[in-house]
Amino acid sequence: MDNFLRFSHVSFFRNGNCILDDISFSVPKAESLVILGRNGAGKTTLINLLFGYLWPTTGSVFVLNEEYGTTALKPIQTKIGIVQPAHQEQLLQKSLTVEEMILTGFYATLGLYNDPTDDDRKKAKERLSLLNLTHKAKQTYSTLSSGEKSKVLLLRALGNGKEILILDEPAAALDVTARFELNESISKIKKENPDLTRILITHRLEEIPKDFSSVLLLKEGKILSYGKKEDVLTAEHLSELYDLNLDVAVNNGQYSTSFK
Ligand SMILES: Nc1ncnc2c1ncn2[C@@H]1O[C@H](COP(=O)(O)OP(=O)(O)OP(=O)(O)O)[C@@H](O)[C@H]1O
Repeated sequence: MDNFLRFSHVSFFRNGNCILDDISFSVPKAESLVILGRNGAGKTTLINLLFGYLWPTTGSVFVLNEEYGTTALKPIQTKIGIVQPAHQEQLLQKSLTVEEMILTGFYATLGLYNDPTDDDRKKAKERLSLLNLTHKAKQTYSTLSSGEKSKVLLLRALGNGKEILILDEPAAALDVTARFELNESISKIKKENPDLTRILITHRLEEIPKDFSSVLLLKEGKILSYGKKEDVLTAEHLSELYDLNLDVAVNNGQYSTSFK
């Protein structure tokens, strides 16, 4: 059994309500997975379990070949990066420069409390060059456009040697151009880090980058479907997921939905 990232019969209850119900799935190393589900389906809860922020009521969670509950959490958590613009926008220290924001990813902190080494500063600059943001290094993060911010959050999430990257609605506030650019950036980062395992949570089918190959549909705390993108993203499955009569189109590897 592949324990790189595995949920085994995980259920999670809160206040007597079943929020996740007997969830079992396994994501191999270097896979790129999309999680789709309506508001309240349990996506955030699932991610919190993956991070070890929440504990399953029953079942087991394996991350990086370790089972939560039998090993120290911190060494695993430091290998997982997350982009969560809606949440991070409130938490991060916005007076930091772009370069400093990247450095907070190296130290896994919200603000910059360490005195960065010259080596770390050099690495942060290299990171920025990956997405052509070198010229923004000294600009204050809060003055960036939303599209630029999302790219900086992406680079920040990569930290220093992350193995799993979680993208939680990374493009929610972006216009079409910025969304396209962010998708390109997400793919570029994967090309530079082929072993990186990516998990994308999105509400828009149109936002799924072409190089994501598997999809998990979550409905009311249960897995509705999980497997290869082309097998899961069917009109039948998506109509059931959203309780609507939907059509699915695929154009050059890009998926979209419309009402029947
Ligand atoms: N601490 C809690 N106490 C009670 N109910 C909770 C708690 N946390 C989450 N829930 C409930 O669990 C369900 C799943 O919530 P969750 O945030 O995981 O959904 P989601 O799929 O991420 O939704 P969204 O797409 O809106 O972010 C919701 O009905 C929510 O109200």
